[in-house]
Amino acid sequence: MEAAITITGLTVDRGKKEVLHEISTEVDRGVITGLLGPSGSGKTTLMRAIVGVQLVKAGSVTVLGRPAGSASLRQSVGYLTQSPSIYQDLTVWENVRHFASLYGLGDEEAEQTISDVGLGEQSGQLARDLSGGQSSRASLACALVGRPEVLILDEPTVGQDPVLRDDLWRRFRKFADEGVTLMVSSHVMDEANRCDRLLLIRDGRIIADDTPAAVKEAAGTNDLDQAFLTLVRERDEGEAA
Ligand SMILES: Nc1ncnc2c1ncn2[C@@H]1O[C@H](COP(=O)(O)OP(=O)(O)OP(=O)(O)O)[C@@H](O)[C@H]1O
Repeated sequence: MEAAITITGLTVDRGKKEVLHEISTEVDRGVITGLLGPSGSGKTTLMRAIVGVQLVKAGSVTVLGRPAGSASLRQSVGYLTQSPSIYQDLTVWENVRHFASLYGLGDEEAEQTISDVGLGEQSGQLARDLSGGQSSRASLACALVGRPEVLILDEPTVGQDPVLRDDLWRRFRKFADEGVTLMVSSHVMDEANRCDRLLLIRDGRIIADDTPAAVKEAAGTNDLDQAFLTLVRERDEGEAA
């Protein structure tokens, strides 16, 4: 089957600096890929390129067989950014209902999605009165409500308590089981262990692209945090030599 996302030689400048250097990878459908890497390594930039909102210097990104950012992909790709992207003067319900209507969906889907992200009780609350974690979940509901085939989620569980995080990850797995392709950035290694595959990025380059088990094996440890540190150090030593 054709890959959900194909990235070839992707090079991106931000400001005057090259921040992604000839990245190439392929993501299969129905897979949860964890995007990990230090702050500033290029995770958000890579996600922006997949969604098609990032100016690209060289290379190509194809999503569901079409160039990233194509108008025809608008309904097929959901994107959660790190900063809440909801209307502050609307309630949770009004926000999610608005996004549902863009996809030709009705009240039922909006209500279900609000409940899926655990915001049932805050449905009538203005977005500006939500806590940080609630606000982030409201944005997530807006990204999910259209049931996109590809979900690009930039740190979707930041600020959530462990029970909610677990709940959200169960939902992500359910989506994947239904054939949705998810790319999820995270700094939390126990979340990385829940992915089918990991892309480790460092200084705009992929330093590992494998299952969590294989990444741990390659680094000779059972601990993903430790594996990541080992891979980073090996890389640094390789560059210094
Ligand atoms: N608008 C911008 N102008 C100039 N440089 C930028 C801009 N946005 C990001 N950068 C730089 O691009 C690089 C990659 O940033 P990016 O946001 O992709 O990293 P990240 O891995 O998502 O980081 P974090 O984990 O902190 O969110 C960083 O060096 C950052 O400083």
